[in-house]
Amino acid sequence: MAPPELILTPHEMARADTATIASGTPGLDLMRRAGRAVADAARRMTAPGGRILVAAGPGNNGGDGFVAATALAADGFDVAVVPLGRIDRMRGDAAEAASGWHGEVVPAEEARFHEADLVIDALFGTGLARDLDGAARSLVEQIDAAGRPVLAVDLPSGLDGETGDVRGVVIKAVRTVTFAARKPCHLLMPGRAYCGPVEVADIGILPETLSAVSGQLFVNSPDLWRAHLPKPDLASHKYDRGHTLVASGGATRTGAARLAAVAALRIGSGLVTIASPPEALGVNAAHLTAVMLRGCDGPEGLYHILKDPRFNALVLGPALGIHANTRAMVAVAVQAQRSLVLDADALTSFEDLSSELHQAFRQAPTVLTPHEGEFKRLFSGHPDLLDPPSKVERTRRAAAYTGAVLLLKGSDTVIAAPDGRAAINENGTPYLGTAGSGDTLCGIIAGLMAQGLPAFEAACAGTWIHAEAGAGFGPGLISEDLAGLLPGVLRDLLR
Ligand SMILES: NC(=O)C1=CN([C@@H]2O[C@H](COP(=O)(O)OP(=O)(O)OC[C@H]3O[C@@H](n4cnc5c(N)ncnc54)[C@H](OP(=O)(O)O)[C@@H]3O)[C@@H](O)[C@H]2O)[C@@H](O)CC1
Ligand SMILES: [K+]
Repeated sequence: MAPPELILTPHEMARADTATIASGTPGLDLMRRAGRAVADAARRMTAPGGRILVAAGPGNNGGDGFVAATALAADGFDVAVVPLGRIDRMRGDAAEAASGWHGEVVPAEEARFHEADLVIDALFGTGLARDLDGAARSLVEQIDAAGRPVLAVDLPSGLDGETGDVRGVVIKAVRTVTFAARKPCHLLMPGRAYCGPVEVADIGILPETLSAVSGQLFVNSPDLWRAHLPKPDLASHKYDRGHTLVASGGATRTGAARLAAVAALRIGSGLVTIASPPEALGVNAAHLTAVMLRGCDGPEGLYHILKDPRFNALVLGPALGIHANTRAMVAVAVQAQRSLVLDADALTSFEDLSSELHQAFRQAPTVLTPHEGEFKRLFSGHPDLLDPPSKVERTRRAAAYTGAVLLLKGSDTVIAAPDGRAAINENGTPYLGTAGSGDTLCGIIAGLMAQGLPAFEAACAGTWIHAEAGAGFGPGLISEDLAGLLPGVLRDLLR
């Protein structure tokens, strides 16, 4: 099994770079490997002899550009370098790389990017320190306006490597070659939309060096959690696979709980029961077959049901209503110390999460699944959780603060554990933005926790499996389809 893919921040990457140089690999060697990897990609993107313009910035990203230019010219391409600033002011390895270039140099104001077959963007990489303005901004705008294919070196210039935000302006690339590991901007929105496919080139930084500097941020893929997936054997029976309880809303709001319940069953929870308000029992009964049903009158009813220790995972929130009753049910659930997924109305019912809840979250595995709006409301009293520009950092801080696993939804869903581990999901599909999709996700996560997955792994696996199911279906997807798509995804995972 492959190790989980690490994502390194620009700061961590710089530390890996420094450690590699300190252990004997000259920085110029790293730059040469980086530049050659860019040249390899450019070669695949351009017909022999084609015109390639390399926009080279003042730092090491520019240095990579000069190495690539030199390699491509040697291969017979018609290459020119368009420098930002004076080449004779470049320093260190970048100056060394630039000194190897003896070909055409075109000032930015004379560069005819629209005539290029390929533009290599080597303006700024992980060292971008502030918003682009002046000559740098003009050059980025000039390249973008030309509309020619752009190959980005490390990341599209103008992106903040850590947050994925645009620093003033940004170049839209059709492909990006990055080095040693992907950076957060390659996965977080809006950055991801500017990168095109991202290739990770090995430039000789050892995996143990990357691990040593890693802040425990991962790509959410099966490599991160596959080992935790339950595989039923001949001796196992349904009572070994947990019992998920899903609280239903009132008579006209029962569908969300059923979506969650069926998903929990499909993902493998041995048994699933819907806890229904008395007035909704009839509606629920009319729609349920394999999922069981229990009457549950508010917090007291829930308290009584949870006296049975076999209910080991619980979903609270979908269509439960935004009121004191929901808050009281959450209080009962956390007291009962079962694996818990809180979503939608269970989150919206709280203006702010009280510290008692946090203490309780620390006692049992808990997953909170807000979208950005719910997240802002939930932590409105805590600017320190809302301020960080990085979605990863916000999610991590909220997880550390609440003691729960936080799953901050979006096309770039981030999952963070209180211990600092975090993952960015990348297999999402816009088709998942459909009514009831979040309810299904809650059911999948709770169903995985019912089978013994730890909260972080359940949240990561649930997010990925949910997205994979949606992506496999494509246009026309409605939430009722999702549970039926889970067996196919599971089959592939368990093969
Ligand atoms: N890490 C690795 O393992 C390896 C990394 N490699 C490569 O190095 C890259 C990182 O290099 P880097 O640190 O020199 O930063 P880079 O992105 O070139 O920019 C810094 C320059 O831009 C300037 N500048 C900044 N913001 C600006 C603005 N808004 N507007 C205008 N200017 C601005 C800044 O000026 P200053 O802030 O100092 O005034 C400085 O001159 C990395 O992305 C990868 O391509 C490879 O060679 C192989 C190994
Ligand atoms: K770049």
